[in-house]
Amino acid sequence: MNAIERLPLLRTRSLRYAWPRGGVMLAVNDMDVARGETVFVHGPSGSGKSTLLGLLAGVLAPGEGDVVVLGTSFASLAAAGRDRFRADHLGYIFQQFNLLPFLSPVENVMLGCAWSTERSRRAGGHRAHIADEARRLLQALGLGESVHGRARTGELSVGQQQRVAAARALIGGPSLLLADEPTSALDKASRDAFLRLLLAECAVHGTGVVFVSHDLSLAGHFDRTVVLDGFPVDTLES
Ligand SMILES: Nc1ncnc2c1ncn2[C@@H]1O[C@H](COP(=O)(O)OP(=O)(O)OP(=O)(O)O)[C@@H](O)[C@H]1O
Repeated sequence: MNAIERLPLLRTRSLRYAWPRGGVMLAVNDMDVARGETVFVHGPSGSGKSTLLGLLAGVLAPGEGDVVVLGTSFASLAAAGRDRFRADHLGYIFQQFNLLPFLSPVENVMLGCAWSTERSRRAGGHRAHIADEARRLLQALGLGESVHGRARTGELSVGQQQRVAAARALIGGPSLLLADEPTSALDKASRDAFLRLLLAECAVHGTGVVFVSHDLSLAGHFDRTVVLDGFPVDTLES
């Protein structure tokens, strides 16, 4: 085991965040996630789940506290360093997927390693090998071969696009996957089936997961549940 493999995956300490003009402040309890651990974060709509993921990804900078991923403190990095670190080590599934609708599913998945040579190397190095890995991931996540090269991802169903978004987040084996309610548009049976495939793929690479959702019925799929209670905390009323 090398030095980076021994480090805890994620640590947060005393996180506080206030949206400009928002009038609310997020106060997040200290949170540790071990390598390969899968954590379900539950909270109602508006409780700050997406905001928390933005902080964990280093996209939002906390007003107080810090996020440390694999021993690297986001506060210690300049913006360009945070971008590079995120590209190398984090996968993110957005609530609305954020796919490029005019590209094929395989091309969308390959974009997951476009900004990281380390990620590209782990996905196979050469473009043809990365495309093979993109197809393997799509298949593993339940998207049939017949649509892999289909010209426009925008023509796929919501459930199919969700699989493309998950494959894009997982290509190149990131250490940490952050997922923002990617299953909210699906019926329960499809949701459970998709989660089983997603978590099985994460287990293959030892990818740790923080998955946020308002749907508590998903909690059983994960190692542990964290409840976002007690925030947002109103700060404007004094
Ligand atoms: N860009 C923004 N500017 C100002 N306030 C924001 C912004 N984004 C979110 N907020 C506020 O932060 C709070 C938490 O929002 P957030 O989207 O993190 O919640 P959520 O739990 O992910 O909600 P949902 O389940 O509906 O997606 C809300 O009060 C929201 O209005």
